[in-house]
Amino acid sequence: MGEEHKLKVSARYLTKTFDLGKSKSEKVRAILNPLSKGPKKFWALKGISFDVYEGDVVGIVGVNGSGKSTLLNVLSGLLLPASGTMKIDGETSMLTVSAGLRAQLTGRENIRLKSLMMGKTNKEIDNQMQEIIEFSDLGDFIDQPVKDYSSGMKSKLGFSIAVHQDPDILIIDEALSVGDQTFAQKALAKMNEFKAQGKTIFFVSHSLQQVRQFTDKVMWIQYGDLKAIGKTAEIADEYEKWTKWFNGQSKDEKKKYQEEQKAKQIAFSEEKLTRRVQSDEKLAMDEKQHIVSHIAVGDSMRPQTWGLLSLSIIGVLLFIYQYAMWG
Ligand SMILES: Nc1ncnc2c1ncn2[C@@H]1O[C@H](COP(=O)(O)OP(=O)(O)OP(=O)(O)O)[C@@H](O)[C@H]1O
Repeated sequence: MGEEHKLKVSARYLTKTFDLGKSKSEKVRAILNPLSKGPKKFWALKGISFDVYEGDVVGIVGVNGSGKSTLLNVLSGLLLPASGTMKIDGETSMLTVSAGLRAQLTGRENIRLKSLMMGKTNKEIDNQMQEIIEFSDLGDFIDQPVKDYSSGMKSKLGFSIAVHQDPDILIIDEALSVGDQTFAQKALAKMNEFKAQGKTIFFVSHSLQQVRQFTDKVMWIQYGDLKAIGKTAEIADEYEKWTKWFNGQSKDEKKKYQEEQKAKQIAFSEEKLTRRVQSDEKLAMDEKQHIVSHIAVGDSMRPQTWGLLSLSIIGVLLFIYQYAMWG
C-alpha cells in the first residue's frame, strides 16, 4: 500500500494541550485577569505531521501516556486540536470503538442510537440489528445497560457497531487488547475485509504481535512527538528495540526518564513549535536548492555546453599544433 493511492488523511503540526493543575476557580480568575499568563499547559501532542493513504492500515504504538488516544480523538473529531491542520478526504466517517457508548442505555439501544447518529433510518437499523448483535457475541447481555458491562464486553459492542457502519476510515483504540482471543481473531478477520476493500484503518494496540500481523505502516508516538513513521517491519523492530532498552532500566531510571519527557511536554511552547516549523521549512528549501543545483550541473552539459567544450578543445589543439610547427 502506499503513495500511489489517494491521500486520505493529511495532518500538519497537530498539537493538543491540556491545562495543568489549578482548580476551576483559579482557572476562571486567570482568564479574567489580563496580566495572568493563564494555567500552565501540558502538550499532549507537540506538532505531529503525517500523510495516510487509501488502503493504509496504520498501527499506532507508544508507551503509556505518549499521546496515542489523544491523537485518535483528534482524528475522530472528539477533541479539537489546539493548532495545526488536518485534511480528511471526502465523505469520511470515523468511528472510535470505545467512545460514545451511553452507560444507561442497553446494548441494543446503543446500537440504535449510534446507527441513527451515523445517518441510518430505523428500517435500515432493524434490518442490521441481528447481525450486529450476533457479531458482538453478547447474547442476552445485549438487553442489559452498558454500565454493567466489563471493558471487554463494551469493546465487543463498540467494535461490532463500528464495523457495521461501513466507515471509510476506521479508528480502533485498543479495543482488541481487552476482548478475548476468539473475539480478537474475529475482529482481525473483519478488519482484513476492510483492508481488502481499500479502507483506511488506524489501529492502536499494545500488542506488537497484532500490529505486526495486521498493519503495513506504523506511527510511533513518543511523549507527544511523532518519533517515527514508516513500514511496519522497520518501525516495529525499532520500537521493540527501544522498549527492550527502556524495560532494561531500573525503576528509578525509568521514572527519571518519564519525568524528563513530561517536563519537556510542559516546557514546550508556541515559540518552540514556530522554530520547528521554520527549521523544517529551511530544510525543505535547502533540499529544493540542492535539487536545483543538481539540475544546474546537468544543464551545463546540454548541447550548448558540449559545443563550447568542443570549441575550447579544438582551440587548445590548434595552439599546440601551431607551437609545434613554429617552435
Ligand atoms: N483530559 C486530560 N487532561 C489532562 N491531561 C490529559 C487529558 N487527557 C490526556 N492527558 C494526558 O495526555 C498524555 C497523553 O495521554 P493519552 O491517553 O493520549 O496517552 P496514550 O498513549 O493513549 O496512553 P495509554 O497507552 O496509557 O492509553 C498523558 O500524559 C495524559 O495524562
